[in-house]
Amino acid sequence: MTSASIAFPTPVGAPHFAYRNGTLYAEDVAITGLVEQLGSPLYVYSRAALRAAYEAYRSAIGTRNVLVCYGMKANSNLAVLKEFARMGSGFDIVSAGELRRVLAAGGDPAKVVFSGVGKTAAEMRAGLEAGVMCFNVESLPELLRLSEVAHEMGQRAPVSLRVNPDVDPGTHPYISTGLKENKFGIAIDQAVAAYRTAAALPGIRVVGVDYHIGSQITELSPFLDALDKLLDLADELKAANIHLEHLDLGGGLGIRYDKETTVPAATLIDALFERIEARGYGDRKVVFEPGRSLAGNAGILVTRVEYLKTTEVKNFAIVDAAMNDLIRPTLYDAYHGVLPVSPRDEASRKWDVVGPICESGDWLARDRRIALREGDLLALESAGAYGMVMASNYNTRPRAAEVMVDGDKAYVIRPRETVDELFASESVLP
Ligand SMILES: Cc1ncc(COP(=O)(O)O)c(C=O)c1O
Ligand SMILES: N[C@@H](CCCC[NH3+])C(=O)O
Repeated sequence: MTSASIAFPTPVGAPHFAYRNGTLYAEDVAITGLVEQLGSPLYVYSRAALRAAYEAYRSAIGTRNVLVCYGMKANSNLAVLKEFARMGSGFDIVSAGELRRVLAAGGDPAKVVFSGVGKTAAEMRAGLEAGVMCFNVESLPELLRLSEVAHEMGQRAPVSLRVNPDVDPGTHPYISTGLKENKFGIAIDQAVAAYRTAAALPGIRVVGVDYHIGSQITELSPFLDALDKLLDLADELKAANIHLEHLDLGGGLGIRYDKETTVPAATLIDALFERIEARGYGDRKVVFEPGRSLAGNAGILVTRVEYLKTTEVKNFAIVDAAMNDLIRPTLYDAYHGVLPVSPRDEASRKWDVVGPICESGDWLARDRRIALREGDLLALESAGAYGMVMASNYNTRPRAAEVMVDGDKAYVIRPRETVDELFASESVLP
């Protein structure tokens, strides 16, 4: 089936995903064997890849006073969280549900920042009870409500105001968050006034400042432009006698999906610290909230070709994964590499890889040249972040299983949902 003449591509997640003896492996486990046991579609993560991504941050940080708070919305499987908690990571959360997950995975609430534009009073109470490090507050009404909630509990909530620096991150509009027209943060030119309000509230203790300008950012300049604005604000706050213990510079670092060049974590961190130190804030703790750059290239989505269908204008490879399993392609026009799990030494042609869902938007990849037969397995690359977490049950499709590979072992970290489970909480009216 395979021969020496096949040029095996280098997976984006290499060396943790690689071809051996003509077939794709995650670490030391053959993907074919995993699918035999667990079926498809199947999310496969590499524990070593998660560790390597975190280590890239850790070695770049060195002895600097930095807390990495994993942006867990990227991949919140408990096993993934536990891995980050074990390595000392904190967590950036956006809901009480995510807080529950951090606690269940053994994460330290004192290393949690609570982000999000719409925290409810119940979520605020949950955060205060758990003792989170900081609430990143995104509006004045939220600030007032948090003060009330904390005051009622006899506490002062530790707060950073999330400011909106109006910087274009040069990414997809749906994942830009630091532009004036985005719903996030307090406009930076209103921030000093907001801080004065915060400092006077009985249930608030100002501890820091925060921004997050967007996701999948592949250039350095937006990060530096945002930092310059933040440091100008810090100067103004200093003049107003408002002390910042920490600067939270958000997440957003992009990863390679295709051929894009990305900014290494070390380059970003060195460049940011050069400015922070030059402006006299080298003694402040810095918080980062990376999500995608920690998990994105640590996972793949494996799917089986059910049917090959050729038409006058297109060739469709109809697979058993769909937009409900991986929504990024159709939602953001995002590119995910497609690897044949066991490449064939046969004539290739261009295929659109599509799912079984009743929407023309149900596509995973377009115009990919592959030699394919029905029954073949494909791997969608870079699916470790914003993959399974965004999965739905559309078309009453149970969500895929997730497996974590560690060397030559594989652990099912979430079994495939059953259709029975999908009915469990629904009632039929008499
Ligand atoms: C507040 C906040 N922090 C961190 C992240 C993680 O971002 P990324 O996965 O791009 O690193 C996000 C998502 O974009 C976010 O909204
Ligand atoms: N879900 C987005 C990223 C969202 C970032 C959240 N602030 C993606 O897949 O690219």
